[in-house]
Amino acid sequence: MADLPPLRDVINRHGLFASKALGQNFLFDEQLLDRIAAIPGKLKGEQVLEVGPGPGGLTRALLRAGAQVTAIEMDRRCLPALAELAEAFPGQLRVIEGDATKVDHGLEGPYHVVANLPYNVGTALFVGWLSGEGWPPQWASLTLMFQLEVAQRIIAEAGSDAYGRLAVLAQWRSNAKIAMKVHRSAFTPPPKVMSAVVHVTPAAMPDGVSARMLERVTEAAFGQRRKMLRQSLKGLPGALEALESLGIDPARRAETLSVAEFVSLARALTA
Ligand SMILES: C[S@@+](CC[C@H](N)C(=O)[O-])C[C@H]1O[C@@H](n2cnc3c(N)ncnc32)[C@H](O)[C@@H]1O
Repeated sequence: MADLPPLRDVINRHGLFASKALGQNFLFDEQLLDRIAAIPGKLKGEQVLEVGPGPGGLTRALLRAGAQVTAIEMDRRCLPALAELAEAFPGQLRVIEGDATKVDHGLEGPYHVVANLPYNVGTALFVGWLSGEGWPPQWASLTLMFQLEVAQRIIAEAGSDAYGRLAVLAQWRSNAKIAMKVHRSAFTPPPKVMSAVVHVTPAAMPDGVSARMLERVTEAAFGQRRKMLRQSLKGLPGALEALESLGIDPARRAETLSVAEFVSLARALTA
């Protein structure tokens, strides 16, 4: 196994002071990084897409686990440090410079996605990975660091304050769980809030439901989450009739509907 310098030395040698604009909070604890890299399961010979490798802490953990890593990083300053890693693990690391929300990684499935990203980029990519009619997806699993509050919204159950569009999106055809909570002090610099790693695997897509229709229903329902469904779904043709035929009380509010009830509603409205 390659003998690597401590991450703090890499940062200092390459002048990688954390940029706030790029949402950089680095992880240096190699044991913690190995634990995160173990969440997707055995990675020996598996393809991994890492988004936002930065100085490469999580990247080296993935490489140690034997993964074939494609890493997308938009901060050019990190590229020399990543090139050193590519040299230390010959043939295992491909680095793409660019914005992960725009760049084409060219991977063909199955691949695992692993990322410790700024909150806004992470959520946008997460929604993209879970959306669309094509299912099962090319990815075999998602292992993503989020603010704890966002992680709780992803795994939330009906009836809780955290329950909303993100929970339905994450749960209607995938299994999502919090794999690990990470204390803010684990990061350099420490962010203001706690974090958690969310692990998602695809599940079977329910029959007869269009993803787009499910999105329209949840958008309308949670767009006015304090209102009764008869009000919030009024603008969706056929929705009130569908509620009645499914025996869902139109006086209920969006946050009380289970994921399965949202799926039934979307199915009834899918032509
Ligand atoms: C929170 S840091 C994590 C760095 C490293 N993975 C770690 O765990 O220490 C986020 C990284 O994502 C990169 N990044 C931010 N936005 C990005 C984007 N749109 N596309 C690719 N990388 C991005 C940042 O430059 C930074 O290196």
